[in-house]
Amino acid sequence: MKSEEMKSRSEILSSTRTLVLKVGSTVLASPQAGVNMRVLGVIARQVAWLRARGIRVVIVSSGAIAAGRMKLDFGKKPLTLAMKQAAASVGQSRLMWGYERAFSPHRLMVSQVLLTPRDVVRRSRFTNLERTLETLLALGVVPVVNENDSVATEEIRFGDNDRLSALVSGTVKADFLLILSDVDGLYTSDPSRNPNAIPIPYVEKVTSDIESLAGISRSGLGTGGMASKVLTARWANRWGLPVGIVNGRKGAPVERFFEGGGTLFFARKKLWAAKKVWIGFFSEPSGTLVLDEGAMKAISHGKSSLLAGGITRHEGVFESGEVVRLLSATGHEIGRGVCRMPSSEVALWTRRKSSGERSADSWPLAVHRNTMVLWEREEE
Ligand SMILES: Nc1ncnc2c1ncn2[C@@H]1O[C@H](COP(=O)(O)OP(=O)(O)O)[C@@H](O)[C@H]1O
Ligand SMILES: N[C@@H](CCC(=O)OP(=O)(O)O)C(=O)O
Repeated sequence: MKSEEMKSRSEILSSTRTLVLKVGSTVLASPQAGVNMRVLGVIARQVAWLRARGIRVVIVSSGAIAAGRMKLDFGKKPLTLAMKQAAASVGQSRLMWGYERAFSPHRLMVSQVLLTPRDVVRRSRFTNLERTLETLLALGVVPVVNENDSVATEEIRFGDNDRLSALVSGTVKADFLLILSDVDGLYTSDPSRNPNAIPIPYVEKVTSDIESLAGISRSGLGTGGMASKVLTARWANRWGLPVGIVNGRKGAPVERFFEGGGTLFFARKKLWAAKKVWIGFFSEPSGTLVLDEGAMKAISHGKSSLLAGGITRHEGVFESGEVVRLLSATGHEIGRGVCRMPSSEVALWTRRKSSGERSADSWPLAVHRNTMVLWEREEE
């Protein structure tokens, strides 16, 4: 590895205040006990190592379904949704039992946080989650987050914990996300199928070429495979969060990563504020605003907010304070933002605009600069 690539790892370690550690099912699964206590013991030691450096840690842990499947003797057969939910319910308590036992010798208190997508798409629920996690961290607790699989359905779920770990990182303003898997980072192709696959220690930018290296293949227990980890890294890098992947079953994985193991997906830009991350990546837009040329120029070149006079039309029904997509005249999404007025009022102003009537007063504010995310601009 080049020396500047190594330097970025030590800089990340010395500047990180909050780290999210994502632990995959493949890392924790044990055919006999449901949860591998040796591995959990190593994870507890690694968290204690980080905490001794003043780094706050949030864990996003998979493994509930795999542990429940083993405890209930379900074997490897495909499960119905209800059986998966039942397995998750049994496995989640097994998982937390394991975390309690492994962390208590280090005098570290753990807590359980189970989430569904409904807990994050609305701003009020997202800030509620932000407050809970912040309070737990301030109390010195190590929160252990998982998807609430026993109520999650195929339609309403995060899908995989790689995506969830990025969301949690955005919520707690983490400076680094480290993903523990059963493989030592990204390879030129799936190492479980190709013995000649070469490890890639450093990714400066996730391009489509990088994405194509990670096939859809995954281990028998994991959900998203390497593809969902690379996608997570691409997202997270866009808001300034660097991401690492390292094998969680070998040695002391966190220390090994900072000594040069696994893959680092570097992020050059400054970390966004949690609110911007939520607007850009986790909110569910309730409508769209189509902008004219002048408005596009004003918001993308300067520090201007969007005024109602720059909107040619809107779609959807929304209240004031909801997130909307900002589209160019050709329908290209240029960004997202919180609209300060309901759709009924937007309609009023766009009618005035199209009738050529110029407002005697200045046009009112539609989307404030501070609650707006612009893609091209942010990608620079
Ligand atoms: N290019 C690649 N580099 C590394 N691993 C890959 C690649 N393509 C596919 N994989 C697979 O991704 C798996 C890890 O993802 P997954 O099974 O979802 O684990 P986890 O439980 O850690 O989320 C590896 O075991 C490996 O077989
Ligand atoms: N929430 C699920 C895991 C989902 C998941 O993404 O698994 P993995 O790919 O192993 O991180 C569980 O606890 O079983």
